[in-house]
Order: sequence, then structure tokens, then C-alpha cells
Amino acid sequence: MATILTLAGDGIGPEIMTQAVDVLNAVNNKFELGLTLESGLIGGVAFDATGEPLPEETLERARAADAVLLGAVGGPKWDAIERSKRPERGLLKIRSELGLFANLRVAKLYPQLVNASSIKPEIISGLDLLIVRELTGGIYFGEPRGIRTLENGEQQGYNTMVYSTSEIQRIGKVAFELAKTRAQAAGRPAKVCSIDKANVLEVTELWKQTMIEIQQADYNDVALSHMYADNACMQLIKDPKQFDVMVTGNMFGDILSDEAAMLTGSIGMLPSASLDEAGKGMYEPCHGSAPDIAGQDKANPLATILSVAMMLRYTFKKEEAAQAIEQAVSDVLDDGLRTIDILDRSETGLKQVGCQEMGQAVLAKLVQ
Ligand SMILES: NC(=O)c1ccc[n+]([C@@H]2O[C@H](COP(=O)([O-])OP(=O)(O)OC[C@H]3O[C@@H](n4cnc5c(N)ncnc54)[C@H](O)[C@@H]3O)[C@@H](O)[C@H]2O)c1
Ligand SMILES: CC(C)[C@H](C(=O)O)[C@@H](O)C(=O)O
Ligand SMILES: [Mg+2]
Repeated sequence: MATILTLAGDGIGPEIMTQAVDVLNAVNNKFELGLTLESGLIGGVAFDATGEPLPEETLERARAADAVLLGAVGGPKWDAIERSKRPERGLLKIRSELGLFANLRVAKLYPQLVNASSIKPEIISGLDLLIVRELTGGIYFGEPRGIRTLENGEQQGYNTMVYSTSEIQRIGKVAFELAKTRAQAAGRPAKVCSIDKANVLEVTELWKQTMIEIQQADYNDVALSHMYADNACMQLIKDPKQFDVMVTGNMFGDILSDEAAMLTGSIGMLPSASLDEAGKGMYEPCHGSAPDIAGQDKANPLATILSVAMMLRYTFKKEEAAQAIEQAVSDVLDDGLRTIDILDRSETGLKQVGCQEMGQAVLAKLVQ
């Protein structure tokens, strides 16, 4: 019997998690997956209850679980507390402690949403790209870091961007392997675009060089290209379909994935998987706790529900159940249901719904 630890977190976290858990329970029953669900605390709610954004108990239960499903953490309530206790530090710590170095962020446009994006339909139609973001290294974790006072009394903030060859190699391999799998499924050649700032930053010069070495040694069948991060931001808007798999470091991946989300209509559509070397994972939407809409039943739960599908695919190898969820999402979009973030007001026949109604509609498709 496998166990999933759910960590709803802050802001819209509990609302989207309620819907995702309902969907997970439904597929669990339908496909007789034998999954047991537990819940725990992370983020601001954990800090309020225990004084820590990642209580030791949560970490231990996450280690013991087969997979973790996370909502979102953070919010203005905790912005002024001591840096090491902030909700976001809890998230970084669980990623690091569980060794979740490979973050897969899928930007797939559901055809029903082609007019929900502000980008022209011909530019995004058929879009399906994967950002492979290194998640436990780079500037997010590099030392030294902090805010210090200089001799002249001025303050100075500093962080360090570091990557070692082995860290680059292991994320590179994940990207090349996934590019091959995706190419095989689609019946076309495999390609990876590595994103760096090798023109300016030594750390990404090593990144680029290491990607070239991996490709030459083991992945001659995958076309490797390189792009500077600033150009990649621009190319994602200009011609996103030129990309299949993009591989990049922690910070560039964070930025590029929010940008890519808007090609799919909304950040509320972007799921993610964060995997360790054995394929164990934590699954979460790419968006945050959305304090501006929290508690108003406005959040789009689909990114979290689609993260459940990724969990079934990557950790539990239950492809049929994963596809059933993705189909149910597609079906509710076919029915014209839209949370406000994906509502195109110029389109007729659509129905604006809240978080709960959207989640329950997906559930209804699964159990019918
Ligand atoms: N993985 C995470 O837990 C995570 C990710 C990003 C940000 N955060 C945290 O969340 C807090 C808010 O950050 P932010 O405002 O920069 O980013 P955010 O992603 O929370 O929100 C950005 C915008 O997107 C909207 N949005 C986000 N998710 C949505 C959804 N499911 N449906 C509809 N609209 C949605 C919000 O309403 C807001 O307008 C901060 O504390 C930040 O650190 C957490
Ligand atoms: C909340 C924050 C630590 C996190 C990140 O920067 O990784 C978030 O933006 C994300 O994309 O998951
Ligand atoms: Mg982010």
C-alpha cells in the first residue's frame, strides 16, 4: 500500500488541494490504486502552528511517503518574519532534503484555451513544451549569501550562483532522456535547448560546456542547441513551438516557467513534478499562494489536478489513470467551464465557475 502526503499550505493552497484530493480519491477507487492519503503542515500555516515552515515531523512523513502533493506556500502575512522562518524557505528545504533536483514543468496548451492566452492562436496552437529546471542548486542554494553592512555603513545583499559538473550532468541526463521519450511518442527527432548566460556568467559557461559533453558522449541522437536566457524569454513569446525540451538552472527555470504558463492561458494550468534520482517525487502547481484571490473560490484548481496526473505517471507508473485525469480536464473544458483566469469573454457558450465547481466537474467526469 502506497502513501501520499498532502501539504495544502497557504493562500489558495487549501482550496485547490481539496479539489485535487477529491480527484485523487476518485481515480484511486476507479483504478483500484490502493493509495492512502495523509495530510501535513508546510509554509506559513506550519510556522503559525509550530514556529517552523517545515516542521521535522512533516519532513519525516514526507521521507516516509511514496509521493508528496503540495498546494502553495507564502503570503504577505509572513513577509516580515525572520528570513529563515519564511514559508518559502520551508519549500526550498523540503525540495533540498528530499533531493528533488529535477523539476519538470509542462506547458501544454489545451486547444479549448487557444483564445484564453493573449498570444495569437497561430503562435501557440499545438504547443507542448517541457521545461526541465534544476531545483536543488544554483543561486537559490549557493553560499555565501546574506545581507551585510559595509564599512561605509551601506548595506549589501549577496548570493552565489554555483553548479558543479555532477549537478549539471544529472539534470542534463534527465532532459536528454525525456527528450528521447517525447520524440519517440510523437514520432519525430529529439531535441533539447539548454538555456544559459554563458556570455557573462562562468557558472553557466560550465553548464553549457557540460551539456555539450553529455550530448557528445551519450546522446548523439538528440539535437542540442543553446540559447542565452534573455533571448529565450523573447523567443518563448515570438515562436514557442521551436522548443521541445528546455533545460536550465534553478532561477532561469523559475522565470521561464511562469512565462511559458501564459502561453497556455494561465499559470493556473501549469503542473509540475519534482523528482529525485530514484523517481520519487513531489508534485505541485507552478503557481504560488495567490493571496489576491485566496478564500474567494476563484482559484483555478486544474494545475494541481494535473499535478496529480503527473504523480500517477512518474511515481506510480499508472499511465491509464493519469490519462483519465487529463481527459477529464479536457472534457470539462469542452463543456465550456472556465475559472476566471482562463475565461475569454469574447467567446460565447462559456460558463464562469469557481474553484470548487471546476474541481467537482472534473470529478464528475471521472466517476461517470
Ligand atoms: N510553489 C509555491 O508554493 C509558490 C510558487 C510561487 C510563489 N509562491 C509564493 O506565493 C506568494 C504569492 O506570490 P505571487 O503573487 O508572486 O505569485 P502567485 O503565483 O501566487 O500569483 C501570481 C498571479 O497569478 C494568479 N494565480 C496564481 N495561481 C492561480 C490559480 N491557480 N488560479 C488563478 N489565478 C492564479 C494570482 O491571483 C496572481 O494574480 C508569495 O509568497 C510567493 O513567494 C509560492
Ligand atoms: C516560492 C518559491 C520559493 C518558488 C521558487 O522560486 O522555486 C516558486 O516561485 C516556484 O516556482 O515554485
Ligand atoms: Mg516560481
